Amino acid sequence: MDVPHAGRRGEAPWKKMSKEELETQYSPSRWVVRLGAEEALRTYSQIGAQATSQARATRRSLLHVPYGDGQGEKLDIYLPDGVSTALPFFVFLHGGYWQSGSKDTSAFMVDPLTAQGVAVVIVAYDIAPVGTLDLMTEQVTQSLVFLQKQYPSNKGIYLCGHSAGAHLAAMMLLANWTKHGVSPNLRGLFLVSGVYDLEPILHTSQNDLLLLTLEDAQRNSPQLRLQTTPKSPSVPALHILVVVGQHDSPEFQRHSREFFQVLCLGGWKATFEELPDMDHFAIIENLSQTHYVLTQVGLHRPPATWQLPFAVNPQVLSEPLNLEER
Ligand SMILES: N[C@@H](CC(=O)c1ccccc1NC=O)C(=O)O
Repeated sequence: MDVPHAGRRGEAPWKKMSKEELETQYSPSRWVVRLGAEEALRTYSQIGAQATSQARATRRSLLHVPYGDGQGEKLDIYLPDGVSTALPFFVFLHGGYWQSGSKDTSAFMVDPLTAQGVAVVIVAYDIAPVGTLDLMTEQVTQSLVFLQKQYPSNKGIYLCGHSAGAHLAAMMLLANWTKHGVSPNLRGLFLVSGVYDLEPILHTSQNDLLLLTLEDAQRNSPQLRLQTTPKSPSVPALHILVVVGQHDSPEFQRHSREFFQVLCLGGWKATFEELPDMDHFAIIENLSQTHYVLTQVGLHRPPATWQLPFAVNPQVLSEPLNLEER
């Protein structure tokens, strides 16, 4: 694929890494400082499972709602008190390198967000080896179309993805909504510790199950696609928040920083923040807490007054863009 250059050229740092170093960089649990790697993963699953059973026991919910014909095409809706459906919808895509994770252990944010009058939707998609990345992207597209059709008076759809889920969320910037006959009322994208260029993944054990070819990786890389098909942002009201943890690996931090830069160059309204003290898992676990910067983003306010608590960090914008030469 011939790629025009955006910003400064340079070889991507991962290309100089040994196989071992690359494996470490792309193993988020190894960068957790508060716990050992295995315990960090175990704690993450436990907190997710606990938050989900609490949400199902205490909130009005619609579980396993089909958004398509496929077996895995289901979503869970958790509603705040009251009868109105003219609500903001916070839609969550779980992570797990497109091969693990489930909607049934990912309802971290239901309690604090429904208390603020926000509906929460947790979307399932067919993880590998059942699903390919192309299928997962199509499924997420379909889930948003379904929600828009089901709740046409919604006060905004705020799509949040974690890690591999942030990748799928970012792919929505390239979706062809006209093909689906409806454009979801997308107002916010929360991209948390995501992967936006899939080529390095080809050289890690994560690809053992995904079996991505270079072509698959390029077609499914939102960073590359947004660089190569520059078009003006199709959703003017959309604000994109790119966040990464202080204790995410340097490679994960690079993905977020560079993707943010590509978004800015493409004219999208975007904000970047590195969250202090957060690692790849705490950054989502804390969504179960009321007093956490990402939980306090204020979706319950009317969209006209909806504000991100963050300011654009000018330092990130002035850092040289080190997009690789292909
Ligand atoms: N095997 C991975 C697990 C992992 O990356 C992960 C686990 C749960 C939720 C998100 C994850 N990362 C990316 O999707 C690790 O070493 O941390």
